[in-house]
Amino acid sequence: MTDVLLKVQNLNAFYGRAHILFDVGLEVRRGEVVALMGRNGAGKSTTMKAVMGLLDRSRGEVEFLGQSVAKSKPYQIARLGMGFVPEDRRVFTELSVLENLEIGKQPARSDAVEWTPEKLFKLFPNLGEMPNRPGGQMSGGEQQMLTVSRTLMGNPYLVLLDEPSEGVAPVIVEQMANMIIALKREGMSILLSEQNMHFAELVSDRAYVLENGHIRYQGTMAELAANDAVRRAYLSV
Ligand SMILES: Nc1ncnc2c1ncn2[C@@H]1O[C@H](COP(=O)(O)OP(=O)(O)OP(=O)(O)O)[C@@H](O)[C@H]1O
Repeated sequence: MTDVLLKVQNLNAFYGRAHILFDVGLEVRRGEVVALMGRNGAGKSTTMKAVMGLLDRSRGEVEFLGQSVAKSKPYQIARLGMGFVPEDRRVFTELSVLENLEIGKQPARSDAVEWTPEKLFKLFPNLGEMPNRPGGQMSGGEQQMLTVSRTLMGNPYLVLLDEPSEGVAPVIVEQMANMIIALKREGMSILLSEQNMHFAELVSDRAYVLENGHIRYQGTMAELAANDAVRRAYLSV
């Protein structure tokens, strides 16, 4: 399999007549955790949705596993092995944890980590303690973990994770960071949307910084952490 899992070039996206992304380019290689950073409204979620084929209007090149998916439908992209955890993290509230996981299940893929509920419960012991609880009776953080787990049940090569640390309690933020580190150790590749520098620094290898729909900076996470000027200009730190 190709070493570059995701390659995005000259990606432009629109909501109606509003031009939101301008020639965005980025790459995720096998085994990497890459942070897509920027303030509220910078275009992080829009980039993820455009990559996943969820926007009505976008243009540019999106290659996944060496093949163009710029014109593909979201379900086709998902079938190829791209998982997406959107910001609003919806669980099926009437269904139990195990039933929610079943819904995400896809056949095993060669070269991809194969996930089972048992394996996920090792990663998220909280979920393992409540396999029969309905999704609607879980805390926000638990629902967040369930959404990530459901996506992993599709055995993706790459996961797009939109702001996992947003709006959850600090203790859950820590668990999310540990989860990402554990996933990386398993060999997963992740594109993470994030505005929290501390969180991104804990888990990411490289970073891209967006402002007003333009990529303003790219480098290793360590380089970004050491670059006060870029952080002050484009991030909330
Ligand atoms: N459905 C929509 N219709 C019109 N404009 C939108 C829509 N969704 C987002 N936008 C606009 O697109 C721009 C980028 O938004 P986006 O959600 O991608 O930013 P973000 O970096 O993910 O920030 P956040 O952390 O707030 O989600 C913003 O100016 C936003 O107002």
